[in-house]
Amino acid sequence: MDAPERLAELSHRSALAGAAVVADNLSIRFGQGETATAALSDISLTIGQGDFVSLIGPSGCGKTTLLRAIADLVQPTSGLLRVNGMTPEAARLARAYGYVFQAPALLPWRSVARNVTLPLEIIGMGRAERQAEAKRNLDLVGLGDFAGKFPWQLSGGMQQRVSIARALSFKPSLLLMDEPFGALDEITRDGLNLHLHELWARTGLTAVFVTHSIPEAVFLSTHIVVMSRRPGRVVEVIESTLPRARRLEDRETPEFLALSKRVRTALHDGHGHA
Ligand SMILES: Nc1ncnc2c1ncn2[C@@H]1O[C@H](COP(=O)(O)OP(=O)(O)OP(=O)(O)O)[C@@H](O)[C@H]1O
Repeated sequence: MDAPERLAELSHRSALAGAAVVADNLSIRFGQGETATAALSDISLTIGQGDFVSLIGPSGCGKTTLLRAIADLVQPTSGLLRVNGMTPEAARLARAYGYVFQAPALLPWRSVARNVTLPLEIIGMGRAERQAEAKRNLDLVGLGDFAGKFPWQLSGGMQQRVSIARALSFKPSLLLMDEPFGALDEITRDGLNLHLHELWARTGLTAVFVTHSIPEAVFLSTHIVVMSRRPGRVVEVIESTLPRARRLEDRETPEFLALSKRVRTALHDGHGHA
């Protein structure tokens, strides 16, 4: 089967399966010749609509690269990638996803509400409509009362919630998050994990979440994708056995600990991978 036929088949298959993301033998290499860096190697992965998928693996294994490829910010070197049955470029143009970066990247001179409305302002949406959108999204992240504050008046965790509200601007079906809580203390992170999980459960969004933390991945996810060291491969996709509704106390249960152990073992297996 040649490439266009393969692409057509894959689009058809992902649309039929209702998949949010399908990667098929996806490889990404940066640079050329002897100095080239192979970031991802032969990634095949299906992310279903409504799944919460965490990508976990050693530093430099290509987690961010995979997220950026889904967002059409990095181009595959070989293999295929579909987002909601479309090319990543078409999905980007259709505003199918929202992207949350490691740092909140808010503009300090704009209020919280005006940071959230910025993407809508850029596309020329009317003032009343974008204010209503911002209110809806700030309510969703539990910051409805902070619309008039400035970013510097909020804690780091609240700032990251604002950046999640901003990522929801175009009502995306897919939320891509690159270690959004990595810089925060553990208690704050616990609260945000709980909040994010509730948001996901309430909205039916598909989430792809990069993390280094095993408990965070296990707490949040329906599926945990464990990657090997660079060039990143998928070592194992672990499907969660936890109930959909989650409480922080669940982290002490034997089931949670057993899942954490499975992730840890897969990470160790992946470390031996070349
Ligand atoms: N634009 C680029 N040009 C060249 N090399 C790159 C580029 N982006 C990423 N890389 C390299 O690709 C590899 C994977 O990087 P990536 O940031 O995706 O890993 P990661 O798993 O997200 O790492 P971390 O957990 O440390 O954030 C690294 O070796 C990195 O240096």
